[in-house]
Amino acid sequence: TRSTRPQRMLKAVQKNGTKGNPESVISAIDYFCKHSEWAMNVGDEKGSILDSVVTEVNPSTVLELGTYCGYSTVRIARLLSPGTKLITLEFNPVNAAVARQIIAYAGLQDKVILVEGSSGDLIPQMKERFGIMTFDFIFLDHWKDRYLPDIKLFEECGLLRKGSVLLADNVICPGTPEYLEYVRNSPRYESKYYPAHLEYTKVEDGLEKSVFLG
Ligand SMILES: Cc1cc(-c2n[nH]c(CCNC(=O)c3cc(-c4ccc(F)cc4)cc(O)c3O)n2)ccn1
Ligand SMILES: [Mg+2]
Repeated sequence: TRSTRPQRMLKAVQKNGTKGNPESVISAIDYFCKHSEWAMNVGDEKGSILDSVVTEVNPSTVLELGTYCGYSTVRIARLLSPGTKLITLEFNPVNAAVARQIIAYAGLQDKVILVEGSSGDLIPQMKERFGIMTFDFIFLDHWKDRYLPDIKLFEECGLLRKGSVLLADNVICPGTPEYLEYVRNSPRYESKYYPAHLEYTKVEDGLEKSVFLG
């Protein structure tokens, strides 16, 4: 059967990237998306904002919702301190298989735990399966209608601590209005909006950073 877009992206990474070099993998994916086929990676503009927040937080425990092809996984993992691992959840097994190969090509496989499944099922398993107490940093980049139920799930499961940072992609496009309303009006979060654009386009989008106040 015809290849998928993520599989074609992987081929582009293997052709244009340098094995073991995360920066070259990031550049190869951005080039593919700008010159061959658009794909829903966080992209270079929002990716730079992601980089700055990860660097500022310097997290010891990290969760990413929505691996897709592993672009943001590579962006985050390349910035983590030695010995720190990130857990990333992907719903689609075909995409997860591509992401594993892209993450490995970047040489970051030892810093990443990729789990296939849905956030609603997996979030309540974090403590028992991965020995997590709380997350220092969470990147929300999965199904947009799951952002709100999942932040409530984080609270209910005791996975947030005073100072936990949640960074959400696509809060304008495709949009997460209920999530935005919640974090911006809840006294338990301090939120800040970072304006940008939908990856590889001129369409307005942005990231919302929310700090849990306990
Ligand atoms: C429930 C659950 C789900 C997951 C899960 N795994 N993988 C994902 C990917 C989700 N991402 C997106 O849908 C997405 C879409 C666009 C977009 C598309 C089309 C347009 F026209 C404009 C914008 C842009 C983006 O930046 C996105 O991130 N979710 C993992 C675990 N549990
Ligand atoms: Mg996104």
